Amino acid sequence: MLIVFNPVAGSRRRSRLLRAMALLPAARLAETAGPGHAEALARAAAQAGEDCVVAAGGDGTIAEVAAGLLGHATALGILPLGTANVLSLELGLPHAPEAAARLLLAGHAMPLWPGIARFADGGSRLFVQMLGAGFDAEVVRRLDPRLKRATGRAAYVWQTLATLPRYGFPPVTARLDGGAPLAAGAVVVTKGRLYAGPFLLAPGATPLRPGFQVALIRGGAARAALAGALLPLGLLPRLPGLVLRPASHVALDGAGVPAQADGDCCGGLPVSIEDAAAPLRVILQRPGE
Ligand SMILES: Nc1ncnc2c1ncn2[C@@H]1O[C@H](COP(=O)(O)OP(=O)(O)OP(=O)(O)O)[C@@H](O)[C@H]1O
Repeated sequence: MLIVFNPVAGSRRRSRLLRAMALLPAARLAETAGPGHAEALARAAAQAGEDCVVAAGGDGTIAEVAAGLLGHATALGILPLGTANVLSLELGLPHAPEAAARLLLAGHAMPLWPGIARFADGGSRLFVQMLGAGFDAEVVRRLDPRLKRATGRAAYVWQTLATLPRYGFPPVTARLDGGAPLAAGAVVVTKGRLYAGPFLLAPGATPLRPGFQVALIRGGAARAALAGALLPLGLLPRLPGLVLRPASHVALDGAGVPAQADGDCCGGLPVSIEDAAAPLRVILQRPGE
């Protein structure tokens, strides 16, 4: 077992890492030195035949490790040490480091279907939970990482309020499975039910099956502000102007519209999104536990 630890994820959670590692004496530790390093570490471990690579960080670290494991039999383990930890909440993984470590030893591997986003410059990006285009990506783009580390999720609230009057809400066009273009002010393509933490967005979605739920959100700043108010109440699916549609392939276009994947900036539109060719194996609780 290799643990890939992102030392800048969350609020620098080294003490939580050490609590987990105390129960994993056979595990090796590698620290990331910068963006993209987790993917390289995971790929090298998979090519060397490692049975499990544990992403110790947040959703961005998990996505990088998952990208490195794609096409290999090596299982993905998760030690949630990030800020939002949306995928671990989605999968019902324990938050306490000791419980997470016990799960890594005793859990079982299930298929996890990540999404792949392909951009116009030829680049691609794997995501495990969601890709957002529009306002939420602008919030992520403007977010000061030091503020995020210091205040956690509160930084997103502050940055959302600061971005609302400044973002022009350029239109986004979405084509789902080659259908007619649908217009929106913002779009979230999600693998899972949850968004921005433990908050409901797309009931019925699951990253354990192929396909996406696509949230098309009409309107501008007033609608985005209302979305922000409904989010912590778990009422986002009832936002007026929000439509949820299932899709296997999503094409998004829009001049000057930024995109974010799993909470990290990933360029801008146009982008084409589909499932990875094959699932990963992610370690989960055994049913009934
Ligand atoms: N040593 C490093 N220095 C700076 N950035 C790093 C380093 N190692 C990894 N990163 C980057 O840090 C980014 C943020 O990590 P991650 O998403 O895991 O934490 P988080 O943002 O706190 O958690 P969450 O996404 O759950 O809110 C990753 O996208 C990764 O590319």
